[in-house]
Amino acid sequence: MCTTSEKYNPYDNVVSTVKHAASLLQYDSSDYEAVLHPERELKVSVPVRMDDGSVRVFEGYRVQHSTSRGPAKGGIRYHQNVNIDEVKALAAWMTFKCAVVNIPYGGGKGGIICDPSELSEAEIRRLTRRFTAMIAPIIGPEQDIPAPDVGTNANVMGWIMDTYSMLKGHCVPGVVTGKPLELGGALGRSEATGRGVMITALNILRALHLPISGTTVAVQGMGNVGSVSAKLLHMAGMKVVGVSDVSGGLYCADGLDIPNIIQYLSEKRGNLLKDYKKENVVHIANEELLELDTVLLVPAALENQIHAGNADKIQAKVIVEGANGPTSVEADEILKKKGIILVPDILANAGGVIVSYFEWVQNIQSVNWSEEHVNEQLKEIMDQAFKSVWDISQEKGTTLRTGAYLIAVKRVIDAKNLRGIWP
Ligand SMILES: NC(=O)C1=CN([C@@H]2O[C@H](COP(=O)(O)OP(=O)(O)OC[C@H]3O[C@@H](n4cnc5c(N)ncnc54)[C@H](O)[C@@H]3O)[C@@H](O)[C@H]2O)C=CC1
Ligand SMILES: O=C(O)CCC(=O)C(=O)O
Repeated sequence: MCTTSEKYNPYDNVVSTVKHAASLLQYDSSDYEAVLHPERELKVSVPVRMDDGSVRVFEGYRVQHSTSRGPAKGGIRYHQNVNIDEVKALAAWMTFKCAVVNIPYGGGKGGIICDPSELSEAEIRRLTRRFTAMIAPIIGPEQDIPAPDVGTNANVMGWIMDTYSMLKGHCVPGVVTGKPLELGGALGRSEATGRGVMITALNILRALHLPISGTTVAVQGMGNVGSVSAKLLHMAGMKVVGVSDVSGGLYCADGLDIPNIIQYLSEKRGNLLKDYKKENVVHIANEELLELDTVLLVPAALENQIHAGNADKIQAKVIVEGANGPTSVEADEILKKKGIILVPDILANAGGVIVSYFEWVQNIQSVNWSEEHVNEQLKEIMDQAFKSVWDISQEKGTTLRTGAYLIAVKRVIDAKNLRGIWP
């Protein structure tokens, strides 16, 4: 992760953004103080029998930031840099994401400190099952519903569903979303976050009267969110000139062959862009990718990638945040001064949780939606949320991030206060 200072704390980012919106909304601090603190934080030590017979203990977390508007909802991350402040921030971003797109959830997030690329599939399966058993007392279809995030996928969600169901003694598909289709996963969920990024990119380009066809794009991160974003932006007629993953970036001025790159990455677990070879494709460093002279930049990797140390070098005219928290508060200010338009994470990457909501609705009602229906409903919610954020930002003269938080913070604070503090 790029950091400019030892002190970067993503949860401080959330607190300062929420306080700013709450003060613009003229709430008193007593109205919003509770929203600045996660409702519940669970830390677990997860013992796992490794393939060589040894036992390793992994640290894991599940944080429920808010359940004022509904059950907690949010992904589970497997990454070596997971820490409690990151999970708290990710959980809080979920609260405001669900609020800005107006789906009936609060926010939660989980994580395990581990490097999944160093674990075998069997070790990941044992880690997941034990972790699930340890967080089982606080999750459930009506309490807290996990989903995929960095380093986890549909298979991991399937193991969570199975472990939880075994503990309950019956099948509970609604405990987790992003499952394999065979286990009650929703058609369209695996592409939903990237599809939402594409819908948002088209919306912002149209709002700014910028063309779509041939528009240059750079995408940071080629995992679930980045690769689907790159694919759908490419299919929409844009020219994706740069992509990157943890190993480095690729650049081609005439546009990269995105389907070929995705095919290469999916051929074998562990394939990385640094080993990709094709005529006219140059290898670049991750920092260079972010600084490419493109119309659109989609950071879709991790937090704090655009920070006070590099924000001034960003040349893109528009940023659509596919990742959670890729831009620091300091960087936001610098980008604003440079006139760069940024569509914030809580709006731009909400496609995933929206289709997770559809998955949960299908699971608890035992019905199946077609992919076409899922995609239509997703577009309707994304378009409506974009319009609300665009309109309020225009009306109040704020950035789109502040506009999104004006809507989301009001919904969360009002729900919390309507429920009241008991006793
Ligand atoms: N999976 C989902 O449905 C959702 C994910 N997100 C967010 O999107 C971001 C990406 O998540 P996923 O795609 O699911 O994760 P993933 O694990 O599928 O992919 C992560 C990608 O980022 C790359 N990466 C890591 N460090 C990098 C660096 N320093 N520079 C360039 N690339 C780097 C990895 O190589 C990989 O290609 C995260 O911030 C996540 O919280 C947000 C909404 C939903
Ligand atoms: O699908 C979900 O429930 C949450 C996905 C997620 O973790 C996110 O939006 O950051």
